[in-house]
Amino acid sequence: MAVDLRLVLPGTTAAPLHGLAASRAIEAQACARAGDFTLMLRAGTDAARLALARWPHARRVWVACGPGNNGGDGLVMARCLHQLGRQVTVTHLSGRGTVPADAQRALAQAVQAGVTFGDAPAPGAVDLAVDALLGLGQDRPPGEAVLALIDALHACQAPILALDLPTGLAADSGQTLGEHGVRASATLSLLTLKPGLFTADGRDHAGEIWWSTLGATLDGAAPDALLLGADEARRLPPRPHAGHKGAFGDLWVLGGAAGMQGAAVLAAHAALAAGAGRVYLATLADTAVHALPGAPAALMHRDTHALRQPERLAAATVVAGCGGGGDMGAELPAPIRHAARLVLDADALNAVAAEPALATALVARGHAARPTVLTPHPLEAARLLDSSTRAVQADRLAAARALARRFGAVVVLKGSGSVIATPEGPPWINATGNARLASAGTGDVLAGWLGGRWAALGDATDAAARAAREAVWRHGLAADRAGPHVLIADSLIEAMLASTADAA
Ligand SMILES: NC(=O)C1=CN([C@@H]2O[C@H](COP(=O)(O)OP(=O)(O)OC[C@H]3O[C@@H](n4cnc5c(N)ncnc54)[C@H](OP(=O)(O)O)[C@@H]3O)[C@@H](O)[C@H]2O)[C@@H](O)CC1
Ligand SMILES: Nc1ncnc2c1ncn2[C@@H]1O[C@H](COP(=O)(O)OP(=O)(O)O)[C@@H](O)[C@H]1O
Ligand SMILES: [K+]
Repeated sequence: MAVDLRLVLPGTTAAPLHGLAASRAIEAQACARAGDFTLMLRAGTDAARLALARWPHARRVWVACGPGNNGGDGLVMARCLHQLGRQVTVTHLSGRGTVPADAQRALAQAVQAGVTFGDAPAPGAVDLAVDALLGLGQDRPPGEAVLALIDALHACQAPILALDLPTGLAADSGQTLGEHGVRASATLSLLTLKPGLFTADGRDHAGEIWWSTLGATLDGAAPDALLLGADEARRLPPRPHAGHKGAFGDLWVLGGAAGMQGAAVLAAHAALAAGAGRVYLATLADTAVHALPGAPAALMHRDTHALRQPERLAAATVVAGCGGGGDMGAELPAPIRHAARLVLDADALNAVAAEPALATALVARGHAARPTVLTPHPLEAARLLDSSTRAVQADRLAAARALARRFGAVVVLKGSGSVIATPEGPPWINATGNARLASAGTGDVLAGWLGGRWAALGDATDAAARAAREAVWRHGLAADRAGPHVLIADSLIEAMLASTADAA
């Protein structure tokens, strides 16, 4: 069988993500097709292949195996590496119940092959440690014995390769199940790619993400989510040669209360860079736009009164909220009612959360099929859902979907592994981006860029979701390509613009 082992990130095309239930359904179908034990043999063999390719100089390997089939994968891997002359030690943990049949077979073969069984190694005694403790079967926080082995894995002072999932990480949500889980250098996801590897705590626990489909087809269950790939950016149409500024939309940024105009300027600048034809800045403060530091010369300033005119709004893209402060709510009724395209960020979202009349108007906008994109960070999402940041982070996919359905909107739930949800269909998880974006103003850039892309796309099919996916992906790409330190918001716009040169 051809080897089907790939590094997932950076991804060139979208990849399907399957949670626990879908992975189990695919597993059952693949097992029935391939026969007993075949998938475990492939899993362990691919894990050994990855170890040899990724850490070719690792001679001493410790494999920490749990009581279930995840441990079985580890036992097959251990036997393969042992037979290839590596010095392998296995610690095998027993569980409350009996060892499943496949794992028993893997255990018997490892014993027969002469693999060494023993305790966890001393720090510095191995070149590679393998987490085959728990995978899809974890249904509770790791118990004491598992926690002790997690500590031992971290104490090894060697790279850690996790099989299927880092122990302690929930497959569906990327939430850590207990006090702490394995922080792997790399994870080999088996059969399916799990959404939890890519969002919430997932990226910090998984490290580099590899995938083997074990030779199976994944047609047994629909994906729960999709991973954004680079092709998302290429799907946007090129600007027609004879295009003129009127063809790429008028965009209004509404925000920038006293002391916070910088946020509105960033959004407006990003909107221009993303391709909006004309960008107007309607600030809630009196300062003239051109007196604002960093304001591009092409920006036009208007009084917020201009944004109360239905006929003007009927053709406009409005990005509202950036630095809007507490007065934002008073400016929102007209854009919510009339704007052709509406992006609500930051203080606009806070206003909707605080004022039931605005929330009702936004729901009505959704019912009227007027497109909206909401770009909350987890706290803003929690306010909208009358929930807590913790609850939102515990299931980011569900939180984003709940908001999308409630408001009939596209929702970008920001943070590590930004989730892009629509009322129907599977949500997307972004694979680009990192904590270099965790600095003030980067969210304003995202909202502005998204609005600019959307304005230029106009009323094309699915334009809101397409613009959201491209903006989120490119925003993260710019951060992935940046140097090791933070990426300040002004440089982020330039970096996003520069990245369009190679992905147009
Ligand atoms: N079957 C196949 O075709 C394929 C399967 N594959 C592999 O199988 C993995 C799934 O295997 P699985 O279902 O046996 O679950 P697994 O993750 O090993 O854990 C279950 C064991 O752990 C225990 N346990 C659970 N939670 C615990 C906790 N918090 N703290 C302590 N103990 C805990 C639980 O015991 P309990 O104490 O609940 O009786 C049970 O014994 C999957 O991730 C992939 O690696 C691949 O090779 C592809 C083909
Ligand atoms: N650790 C991270 N990984 C990936 N993206 C991140 C991370 N931290 C922040 N970001 C991104 O940076 C942006 C921050 O936006 P936001 O929280 O609204 O900040 P601000 O309002 O100050 O601009 C979001 O797009 C978010 O997804
Ligand atoms: K594991």
